Amino acid sequence: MTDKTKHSSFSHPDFKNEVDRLLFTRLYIDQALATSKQSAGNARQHLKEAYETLDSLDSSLSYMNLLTGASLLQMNTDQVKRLQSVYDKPYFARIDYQKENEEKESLYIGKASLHNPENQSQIIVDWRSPVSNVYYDGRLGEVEYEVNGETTQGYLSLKRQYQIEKGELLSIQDVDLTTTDELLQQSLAGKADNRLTEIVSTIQKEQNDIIRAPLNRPIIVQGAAGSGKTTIALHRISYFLYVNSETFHPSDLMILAPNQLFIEYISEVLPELGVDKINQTTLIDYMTKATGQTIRLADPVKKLVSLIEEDDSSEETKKLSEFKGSLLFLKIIDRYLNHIEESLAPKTDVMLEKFRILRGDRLANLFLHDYHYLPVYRRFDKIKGVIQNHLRTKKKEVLKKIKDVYDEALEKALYGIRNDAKRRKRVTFIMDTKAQRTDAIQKEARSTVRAYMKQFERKSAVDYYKELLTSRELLELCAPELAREDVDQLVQYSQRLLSSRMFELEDLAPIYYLHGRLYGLDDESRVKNVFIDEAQDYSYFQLAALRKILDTSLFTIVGDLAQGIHSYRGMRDWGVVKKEIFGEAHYFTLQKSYRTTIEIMNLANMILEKMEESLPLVEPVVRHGVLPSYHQLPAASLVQRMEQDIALFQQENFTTIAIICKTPAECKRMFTLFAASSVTVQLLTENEELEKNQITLLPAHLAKGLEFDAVLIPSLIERYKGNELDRKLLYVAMTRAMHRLALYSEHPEDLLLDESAKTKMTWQKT
Ligand SMILES: Nc1ncnc2c1ncn2[C@@H]1O[C@H](COP(=O)(O)OP(=O)(O)OP(=O)(O)O)[C@@H](O)[C@H]1O
Repeated sequence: MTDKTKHSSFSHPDFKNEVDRLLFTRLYIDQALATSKQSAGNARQHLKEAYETLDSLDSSLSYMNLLTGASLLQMNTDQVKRLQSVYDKPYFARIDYQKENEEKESLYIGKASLHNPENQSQIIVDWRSPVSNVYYDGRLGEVEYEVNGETTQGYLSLKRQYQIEKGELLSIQDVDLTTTDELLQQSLAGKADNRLTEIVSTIQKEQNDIIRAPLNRPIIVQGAAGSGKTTIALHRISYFLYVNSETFHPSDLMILAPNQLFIEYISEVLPELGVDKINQTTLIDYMTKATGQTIRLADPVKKLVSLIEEDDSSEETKKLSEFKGSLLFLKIIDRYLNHIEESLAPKTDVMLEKFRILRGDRLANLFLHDYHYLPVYRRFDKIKGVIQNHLRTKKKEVLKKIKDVYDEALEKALYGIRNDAKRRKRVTFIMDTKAQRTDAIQKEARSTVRAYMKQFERKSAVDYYKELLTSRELLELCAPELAREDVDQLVQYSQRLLSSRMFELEDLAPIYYLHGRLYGLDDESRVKNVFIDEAQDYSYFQLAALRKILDTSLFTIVGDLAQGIHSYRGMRDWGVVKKEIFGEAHYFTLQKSYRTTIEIMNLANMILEKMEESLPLVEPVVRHGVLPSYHQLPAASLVQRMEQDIALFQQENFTTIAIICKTPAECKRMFTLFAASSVTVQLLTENEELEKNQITLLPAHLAKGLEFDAVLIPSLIERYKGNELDRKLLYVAMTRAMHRLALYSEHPEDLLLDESAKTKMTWQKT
């Protein structure tokens, strides 16, 4: 906030009233909290004293009434926790809103709601409540919002923002059509912490539309770097749980993030928004756990690096990764599942001695049709139950039949054989045989079901999958689309891979899918609502597998194709995702970047323009900074120059600074060089946390999703070539910077800088 605005806030005609209101609100919270801790009598006394010390209130009587209400407010522990957390900043905005045919109300919007139980009046309105939509969505004048599908109309006469710190009102800003969003500017100009934060007070209209988009349908968001995708996805979670608090528990929700580092990076936002206990994991961890098996995966980073370095195997790797990520492969796996089903379907009759208890074709019919809705192996539990039931009744019938046959024979022998000795012999024989058969049947019946069920082989999804990938015969059967050479190539590739007892990341989703269809998921893995960040790095197969196995349409998918450094897995078009996987999805785009300054974005846009996706240029929100810098200098002097720049950035009080290299190997080289310098850097790997006040050194693929005050991009040995992958890596690296960006190399083309870049940067040749 500029001094000028601050001054104008103090002279704002409502400043004193607003100070009083804040004081009152905090007192109310105090009292409400005290009531929860003390007996009602004590609380009343407390209230009285509190009121006596509060002499600056105008409408004392109504405030007194409200404070009395506070004593009635009994809260549960969660509410207490929430109110304690907003005590220092109970609200951030106010709207004056008049519903049609009702009186005008002043509503104070904050992160938790609070109302007076005596008259139900709202003291603080939750930012997720329906009426708060007016603040985010509406301009002054006629506005409307929806509650439970019904539209409410009204008139918005005031939209006011507050800057409150530690319970003190620092400034007021009335927002109208002409003012820029002062709070937003202020929050963007602030320095980056090394964690993401909540943005409830400055959510923009296009972001609000996404947060509140219909919750019962999937949404797909293509958003520019820094447009707030991650942040919005997290706010949507908070909104979802607020709206569906009765029907959903946080443990029903899952966030899929790219790596552990990223999970750490976003870890504080949800608690800030009052949400705990959400499963935050990576696709690898989730799918491995869901299949319940130990699956060793070859390091996916190595594959990426081999693609970056364009080694000999990269064409084959690309081709097979794309195939394993395709919807064609899903179709093939579906055919394979049909084949497994057919071959597992019961064929033989269930027999008890020589009696047929159940026909095999009847069981097959149940297995293939009636129980088709169940995972394959779960159908066997049903089949077993059916056989057990039949056996119970059929056994009685069989025993009765045996009894009848022998009783009749006995009668014949008793009355038909005259010779005593012969008759005795015959009777004894019949009775012995009857007893033996009855015993044998009883005994056999005890193991009939077990013996019958034993024929159905139980194989894990992993074993089934291996069998498919290494069998020409099965592939020819299930994948008629593949040419013979493709089948051969796949089999040879798989044999090579599997001989090292490893799978690759692209195999995980097919194994998960097979497991889900064969065995089903356990309760813990069966989440109901999924939030996927950096979704451009997913394959179509992975998305479809999640959708089909989880059997839910509650998906929030956010990503940026311009940052799709794993597009070799096949994902290049949200249209396919929408058309083939999430047919009913709402599709949104976000073009504005809230992260970077105009100057940095201008440079990054230059790289974006060169991409094949022909994505629209990113519009930075109006925030100027200094031009990015380029230092052309010999490799030997590079680190020294970077050290000087780091010192300058630190003098400017930038606390989060990153050096982003093209690959992990280049990072290591850089780390060795910095080891000999006075600057301490933290070399980051996937499973580490960002340390505060350290210069972070990390490869571009790992920097995805993160942001820093200042970013330095060197090209020491590894050049960014003009191919698709390198452009994306460089784009990711550039768009991590909030305030400062500096590039270093021996030749400008190593960083894809051409003549036109000279107008967008300060350019220094040493
Ligand atoms: N409405 C807003 N008010 C204040 N800050 C915002 C707003 N929207 C986004 N930001 C800030 O912009 C930055 C970028 O947000 P976020 O990381 O969510 O973007 P993203 O689209 O996920 O970026 P990327 O694609 O690069 O990972 C964050 O610092 C975030 O706090």
